[in-house]
Formats: sequence, structure tokens, C-alpha cells
Amino acid sequence: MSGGDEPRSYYVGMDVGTGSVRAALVDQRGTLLAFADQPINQWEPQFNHHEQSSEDIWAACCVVSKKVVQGVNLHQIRGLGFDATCSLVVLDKQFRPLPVNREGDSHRNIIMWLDHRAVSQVHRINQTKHSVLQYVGGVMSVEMQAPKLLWLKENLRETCWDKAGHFFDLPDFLSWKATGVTARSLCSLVCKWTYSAEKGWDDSFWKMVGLEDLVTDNYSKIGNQVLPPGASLGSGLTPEAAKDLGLPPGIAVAASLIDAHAGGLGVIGADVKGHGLACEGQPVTSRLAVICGTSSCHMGISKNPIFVPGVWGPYFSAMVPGFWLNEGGQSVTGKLIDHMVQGHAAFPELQAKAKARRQSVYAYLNSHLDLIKKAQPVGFLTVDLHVWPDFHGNRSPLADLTLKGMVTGLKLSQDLDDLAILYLATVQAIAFGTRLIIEAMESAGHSISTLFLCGGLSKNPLFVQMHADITGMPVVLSQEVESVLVGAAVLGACASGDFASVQEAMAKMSRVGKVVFPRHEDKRILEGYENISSRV
Ligand SMILES: Nc1ncnc2c1ncn2[C@@H]1O[C@H](COP(=O)(O)OP(=O)(O)O)[C@@H](O)[C@H]1O
Ligand SMILES: O=C(CO)[C@H](O)[C@H](O)COP(=O)(O)O
Repeated sequence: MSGGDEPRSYYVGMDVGTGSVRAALVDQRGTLLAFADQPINQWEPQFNHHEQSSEDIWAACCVVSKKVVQGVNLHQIRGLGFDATCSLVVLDKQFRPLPVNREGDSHRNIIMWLDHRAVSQVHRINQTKHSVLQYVGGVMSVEMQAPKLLWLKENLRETCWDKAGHFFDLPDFLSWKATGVTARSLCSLVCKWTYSAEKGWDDSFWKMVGLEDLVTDNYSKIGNQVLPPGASLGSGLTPEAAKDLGLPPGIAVAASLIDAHAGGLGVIGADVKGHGLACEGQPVTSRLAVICGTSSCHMGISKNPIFVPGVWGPYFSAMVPGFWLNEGGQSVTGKLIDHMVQGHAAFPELQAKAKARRQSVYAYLNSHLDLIKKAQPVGFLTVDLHVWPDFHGNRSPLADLTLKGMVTGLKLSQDLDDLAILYLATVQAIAFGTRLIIEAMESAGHSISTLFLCGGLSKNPLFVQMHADITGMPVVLSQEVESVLVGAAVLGACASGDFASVQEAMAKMSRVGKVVFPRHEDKRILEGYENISSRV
């Protein structure tokens, strides 16, 4: 590695979330030197159909990439890594976008991860009880790719399915766009497409569910070359992509990761010495990375496969090489908080007051809760108000897409106090959801002592404190708030050859920032919530 006077090496990390694309310029110690973000479009042509555009997303990548390298000596940039949501991108045989909608709008060529259109398809897939389902928590999620492919075949045969040449997970689309290499990442194929790191594709699964045409041409449409995350792709960045992104041609481009997995790499390997944490001196398997954005993803690793009912995986080498991964999840967390707050009658008043104080609505709500709780612990405010947070089904541990949300204890009041308390109850419900996932993982054999949080919601101190209080575990926040981008940069750093392994890069590039310990005075909220949960 470069020392004292040697020029610093930089990596560009690119994170495509649900709502925006973010890029960062990161050095070999994991420090963010520049950051830029750009919103991306989403379409919801009908309920539970969520679509995006790969051209729109690539254009946003180009904007943010050019911004973060402004004024930098381009020769110092050694690698590029992408992560993205696991949405399904559809291209024809000439790599042009194909419509995933009945309107025939080919600009909208992505079925987003949170799209629940393929309910009948996933039901039939689960009825097969095929052995690959053991590796997705026992039940396939409607958010995975096989049901979405089957939906396209059954509903858009002529306009999409028959013309399709390439189905990409969004992280793999981005690495293809940058390099021209169609190889897929082991991460996306193992986690969302039923590929096995040890045995490859299982022909019998695809034949059994009615997608035998993918087997016939040797999986060329969904990937028959598979690389570990962080492996260098082809000859690096193509001249065309280099021009688009404002980066030097030929720099190393890594095989990608799904966004939650990049967040995991960005936080889980940090040196925790001196912070008084139970995970100090313990194996990395005692750490749970929780990536909280539009959704929350709970990433726990183990040396041997652990089968946790309702929790995705075990996936071999899908995040940290050589380790099995279990991935719990809550499909909507940030999106649920936004939904509850923005839908309340007092939201316009909240917006106006927050604006007057130049605060975000969440910072305003947090200080308003401090004001109304007076001397009581914040938990007492929600003794009579409870939220069941499965407004978009339950990903883990119940694995039931039909579940709906619920609020009990509503009154006629619609003022700002009422909104603040509803917001608090929502945050608490999400934290309880995390606790249920941890309990399921522990009863199956995981032993977790410490949470490592990142993603947009980790910027909310109330969300972080509630996760500590309700799980009873300390929450570690990274020095770099944008830890998912550090994970993407870890990929670029590995592809450049500057680190010998993903493990080495993640240990050197992630650092502990703040630690939030649980407070034990809020016992009554737990009792109140548990009473409600047991009745549901
Ligand atoms: N400073 C903040 N305070 C409170 N909540 C925040 C903050 N920043 C982002 N969020 C919440 O985080 C969520 C988005 O997180 P993000 O990681 O950007 O999502 P994604 O990766 O899915 O695009 C939103 O629901 C938003 O309300
Ligand atoms: O299924 C996923 C990870 O396995 C999705 O990519 C994720 O849930 C969406 O991520 P985000 O909330 O960060 O937009």
C-alpha cells in the first residue's frame, strides 16, 4: 500500500438505491473525499407494480461520477465498484431496453425489487417444494427474480419475453454497462436467482417452474459466467463508459454486489478495539450488519450453513468470501416511516415548522418528542398506540407476502403531538421487527452480540436508539455515514489489486464511529408491544 509521500490511490464507489444514485471518491483507508447523489425515477403504473429505467439510472450514475472526481488527478483513480438494489433489468438481443409493462413503454424496462406483481407465480413456485427453496429460507419471496421472469413469460410473451436477450440483476447490468462483460456476480445469482456457489444452476428447478427455455440455451440470458464480488472484469472500463462517467478508460471494474451486501462489507469488518463491545476479540460471526434504507436488511454470517426458517439463505460466499450468509429483511422501513408521516393530517404543519427551523421533518419530530415526553422515558408515550409494520407483507421471519399493516389505539386527535407519537410507534415497531429476526436467527444457531447499522435511516438518532433499546444490543455506527459506498469502494479496491482479498480491504477500509448502547428503562413499551404482537 502507498505510505507517506507516495500518491494516494482512490476508488469510486457507486450505490444505486431505491430512491437515488450515490457516488463517492474513497481512499485506501476508507475515507470519503467526495460525495454526490441524484434522485432516480420510479413508476407505479398500478398497485404493487414498481418500475424503473436502466437508461435513467445510468444517466444518474454519469452525473454523480463526474461530480465526485472533479479536480482530482484521474491517474490516482484505480478502481470502480457498483452496488445496487436487486431489481430485474430486461434488454433485447442487441442490449436495448424492453418494456416490462402492458403499455409497451420500453423506457420502463426494470421490475423493481419491491414489485409484488408475481404473486400467483411465486405461489406456484413454492408449491413445487423444490430443494433450491431450502436456500432461500424455505419459501421463495415474490421479490426474487424467478417469479418475475415467469410473470413476464405468462403476461408479456410477445412484447418482452420472446424478444429478450438478457435478464440482469441491476448490479450486474451496471458492471456490464461499464465493461461490456456480461458475467454475473455470485452475489446476485446466489441470493436472487437460485444459483448455487457449489453446484451451479439446477436445471430441474427451472424446468419444474415452467422456465425450461432458460436452460435450453445454457442460461445465456440469465448468466453462465459467474465471478466472485470484487473480481476484476474483462479489460476494465471501456472507452465509451469512461467518457460517460468522466473516469479514465481501462481502470479496474469489479464484479458487483447487491446494495445491502455492500453495506455489510462497509461495516462488518471494522476494528472495534477499545469501544467496550462484546464482539471485541470474538469471531466476526457475532456481528449483524443492518442496512436500513427504503427497506432494512439483516446480514449475519457463519462458518457453516445455518437454515433459518423465513430468513433468506444460507448463501455461500455471497457477501464475505468463505462465509455463509443469512439475510433477514423488512420490505418497507424507511418507506413506511415516510408513508406514516406524510399521510398524517398534521404533515403540512410539520413541514412548515421544520422548514422555519431549517431542520428535516425527522429532526423536528425527534426534538418534538423530547419536548412532549417531559421527564418520562420516550417509550411511555406509546403504551396505548401500536403499529404492526407489515404494510408490504412480511419478508422475515414470517415470510408471508399477504400480511398487511395495522395501527391500534387511534384517537380522534390529529395534531402534531399525535403525528409525533405515531411516528415513534412506527419506529418502535420496525425495531421490534428486527428483534424478531434476530430471535429467529439465534434459535437456528447464530450467536449475535452487536449490531452494525448503516443506510439512510442510520442518520436518524431515534431509529438507532430504538434499535439498541428494543434488541438490547449495542449499535455501532461507522465513521463514514455512507458506509454502503465504502462497501462499493472495497470492491473497486479489490479489483484494482491493491488488496489481496475482500477481507483485507474491508478490515482496512471500515472504521467505527459512534457506539449507541441500549437503555434499559423502557421496559413497559416491550410489554405493551408484546401483548399486541401475541394477539395478531
Ligand atoms: N437524515 C435523515 N434522518 C432521518 N431519516 C432519513 C435521513 N436520511 C434518510 N432518511 C430516511 O432513509 C430512507 C432512505 O434511505 P436510503 O439509504 O437513502 O434509501 P435507498 O438506498 O433505499 O434509496 C428514507 O426513508 C428517509 O426517510
Ligand atoms: O432485496 C434487497 C437486498 O437483498 C434489496 O436490494 C433491498 O431490500 C432494497 O434496498 P434499499 O432499501 O437499500 O433500497
